[in-house]
Amino acid sequence: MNQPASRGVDNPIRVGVLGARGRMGTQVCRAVEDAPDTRLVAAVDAGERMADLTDGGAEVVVDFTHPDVVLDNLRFLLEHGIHAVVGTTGFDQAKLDTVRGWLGEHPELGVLVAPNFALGAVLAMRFAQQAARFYSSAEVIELHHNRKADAPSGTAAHTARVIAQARADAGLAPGADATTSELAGARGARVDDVPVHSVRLPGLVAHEEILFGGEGETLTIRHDSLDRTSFMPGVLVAVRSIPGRPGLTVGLDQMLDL
Ligand SMILES: NC(=O)C1=CN([C@@H]2O[C@H](COP(=O)(O)OP(=O)(O)OC[C@H]3O[C@@H](n4cnc5c(N)ncnc54)[C@H](OP(=O)(O)O)[C@@H]3O)[C@@H](O)[C@H]2O)C=CC1
Ligand SMILES: O=C(O)C1=N[C@H](C(=O)O)C[C@H](O)C1
Repeated sequence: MNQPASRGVDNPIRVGVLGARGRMGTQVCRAVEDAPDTRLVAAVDAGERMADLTDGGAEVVVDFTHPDVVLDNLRFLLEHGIHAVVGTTGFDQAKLDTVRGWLGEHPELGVLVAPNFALGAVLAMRFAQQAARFYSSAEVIELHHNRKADAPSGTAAHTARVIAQARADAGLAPGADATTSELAGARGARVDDVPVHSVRLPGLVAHEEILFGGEGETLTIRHDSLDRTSFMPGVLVAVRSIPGRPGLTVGLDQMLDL
């Protein structure tokens, strides 16, 4: 019986990158080129030939583009039999359901949508999920560079949803506060009833604080990405894992032994 060829230096995974000239895409191209078991076969940015991905024989494509274009990119990849690792933000439940629907027509393919590839950010979300059932009051503050297109960050939105779900599973109602008068936005945006506050400043990269409050105490979980290299080990884990994970995976935590 034919065994699938094992992947490694002699048989590297052929990887394409979408958003290849962007802040993340340039780092991903470098990481893929530097890893012994992956080979960069196409690097495509806005307005460039998507056909380079198929011409280069990409098996896995990594997408760090823009929330407005990522679904079109994904449809192209699935129609061309390519697995996808997606870091681009903007995925709500409706978009995830759309991807699930497309995958129904391509059951052999895998798509990972990960709000954050940094190990510490993944752990922070997991810790927040664990803490949520003990505290009815929680708020998220995310801080990013001022070139970021979206607010709140995908990570903060995902964190808020995870907290709300864990709280609901534990039968905890969201904590109330006494605010009756408010300048619009002063209490942040609500994601599933969790206030989320966004800071944008030059000099920052990607940072998140999750604050819980209880009787006479607070708990703060903080993660800082100080450099975009922090995302690369997670991206490579995903590139290596996704060909063996058909269907939709949400969150890098699903691929780690946490
Ligand atoms: N999951 C994670 O761990 C992380 C996720 N992100 C997310 O990744 C995304 C990109 O971030 P970042 O790299 O900082 O953004 P950048 O703006 O630096 O890069 C995006 C790149 O994608 C290009 N692009 C736009 N449309 C297309 C398209 N249709 N096909 C191919 N390329 C396209 C852009 O070109 P042009 O500028 O000409 O439009 C740009 O070069 C964001 O959603 C961000 O939130 C970022 C960091 C980590
Ligand atoms: O745009 C960024 O920079 C980042 N985007 C992701 C997000 O919105 O959560 C991940 C990380 O925070 C960096």
